[in-house]
Amino acid sequence: MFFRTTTTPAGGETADVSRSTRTWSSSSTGRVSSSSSLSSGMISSGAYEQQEGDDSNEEAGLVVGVAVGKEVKECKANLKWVLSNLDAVITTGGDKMKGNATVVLLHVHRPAKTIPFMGASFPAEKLHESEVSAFRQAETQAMTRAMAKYRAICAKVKVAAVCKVETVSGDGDVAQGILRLVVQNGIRRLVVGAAADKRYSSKMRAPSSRTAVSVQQQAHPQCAIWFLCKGNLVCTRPPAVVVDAAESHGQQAAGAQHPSASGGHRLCWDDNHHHLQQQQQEEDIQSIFAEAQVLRRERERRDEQVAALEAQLVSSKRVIQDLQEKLSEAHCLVFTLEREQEELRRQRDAALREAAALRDRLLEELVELSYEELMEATQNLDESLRLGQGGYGTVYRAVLQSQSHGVAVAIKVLNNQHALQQQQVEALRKLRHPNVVPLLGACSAPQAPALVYEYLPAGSLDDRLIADPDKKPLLWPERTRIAAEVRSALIFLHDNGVVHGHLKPPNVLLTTSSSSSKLADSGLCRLLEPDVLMHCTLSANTVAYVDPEFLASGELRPTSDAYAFGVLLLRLLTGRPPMGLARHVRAALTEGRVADILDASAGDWPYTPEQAEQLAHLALSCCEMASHNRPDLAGEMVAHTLQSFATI
Ligand SMILES: Nc1ncnc2c1ncn2[C@@H]1O[C@H](COP(=O)(O)OP(=O)(O)OP(=O)(O)O)[C@@H](O)[C@H]1O
Repeated sequence: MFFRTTTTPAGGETADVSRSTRTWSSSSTGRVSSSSSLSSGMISSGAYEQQEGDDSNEEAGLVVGVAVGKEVKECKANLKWVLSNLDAVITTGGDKMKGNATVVLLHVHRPAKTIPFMGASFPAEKLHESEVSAFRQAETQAMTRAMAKYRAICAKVKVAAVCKVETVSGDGDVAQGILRLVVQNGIRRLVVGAAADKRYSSKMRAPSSRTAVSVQQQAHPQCAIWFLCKGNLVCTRPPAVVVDAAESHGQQAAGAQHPSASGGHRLCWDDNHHHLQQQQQEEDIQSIFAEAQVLRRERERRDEQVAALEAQLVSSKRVIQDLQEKLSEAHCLVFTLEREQEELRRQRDAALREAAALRDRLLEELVELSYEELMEATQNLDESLRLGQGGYGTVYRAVLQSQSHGVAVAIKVLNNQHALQQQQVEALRKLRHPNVVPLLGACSAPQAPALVYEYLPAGSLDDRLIADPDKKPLLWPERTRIAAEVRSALIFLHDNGVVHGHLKPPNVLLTTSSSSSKLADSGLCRLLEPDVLMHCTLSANTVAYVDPEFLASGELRPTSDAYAFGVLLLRLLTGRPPMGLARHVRAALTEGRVADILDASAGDWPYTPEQAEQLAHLALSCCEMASHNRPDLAGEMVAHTLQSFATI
């Protein structure tokens, strides 16, 4: 049994399924076809008549019409569904598979009403014929490509496919176009999209697009229709039962249907339809099961994660608790230590205050030591207590007892055995300056004349200028500060009518932590006979610091201290031995390479290069042979130069 079209639309060419399964021709030549004589509404059954005895289609195999749009992406899934279920679709309605089935791709071509031109869209009638024709050609080519893709999909599974294209006007109804193609090609099995893919839901049970609904309502009753969406069967419309007129009349008369024409036919359709629905349901159930399994696994994974996080939380809480306990213990400890520290600080301050008071009392009280007291303090001039030996005598470290406390002192036992003049000692005791080692007292016993000084525990400037890996080198800020302190001490002595006369690095003593320096042996020259003085001054360590004018005249003047100060500055600047040092520095100044002679052990020079030159100039002017060329230590120039280093 086969139905075919009995009318061929005028002017519209269609490929003949029975003649060719490879080629197709289209009525779309860029013109809108005016071939359709069908109006909307039910299609005339005259166009869908049975051709008795015509078995040409049976030889060619059975045909399934599939309505496809121009977007291959959209319709691909539906076409694949047809290809997968081809046997079931063909045998629906009781037909047997005879030869290969053919898919007829039904496409309604609706040329665009507006045409893009120069970046804008124009109604076709407004444009020149050549532009419209070019655009229509491109449209046709796009459609040809789409059809080729559909046929390729069919070819992949070895199913023959032909294309039938119906062209409608820009306003034309696509459903009507499909219906015309169905009639023209005698399609009894039609597959149509129920709605756009994006509208698909598993609960969809009826077509929803305007085209699909029109096709459902208006297609010939004998045409079976499958409505698909996104490759899923949504619903079917079974074909109406075919009853010939005579039988129909008879049946009507008998009030019953012809068993072979209707009952068997309907049963077969129902079976197949039922089978397809069952298959779809099974697939749906399987996918629901699969989804449920995925969800179950996901939930298990989440449960595991939650359990792990809970365990982590418990252990974190425990750690926090431990830390809090430790923190509160630490707080207690800090509190206790702070209290202890406060107590110790209080005790230390009290001790310091007491020690300062004691020392002050001692400074006031201690004037004269007896020979016995001297011997007791120095443990009979014990060698182990000896701090050093100079030109004037030997220095011992000693502790003098005052009431319950002992005070550390340095006692210089003089070489010359002459009793010291009490009056002179008293005058020197009054010389109190932060940068002068104070004279605390004396022993005027002729067999051991001695001077008692404050004890400074940090050694002398000389110790720190001699490179010694065990001792920290003096850095530039300390050196410039010491220079300023020595100048200050000398000005003080000069203002009090005292010339030091013996300035050199070993006589610059440092306090603990080198925070300040004090000048030792201050005023000692006054206590000595001139010949002793001259003799002591000329010892090898000292001669480089001695004023040449003093050597000539034997007269000590403040300018002699300025000379020694100049040599001391050169030593601080270069770290080199004093002999011939002035010549060396002068040469460097003349050649503009003062930076090269700076003592590298004092670190990087932190001041300007000009300041290095200024200091070198000052030192050299102090070392002038003629005393009247030396600067006044209390003068503006010296003050200005040394103060410029105090800013860092
Ligand atoms: N008040 C003091 N406190 C601590 N140490 C001192 C004190 N006075 C001197 N000394 C130490 O005793 C050493 C000897 O000092 P002394 O003044 O006798 O010798 P000098 O300074 O080296 O040479 P000169 O006798 O030529 O001045 C010093 O180098 C110093 O280390």
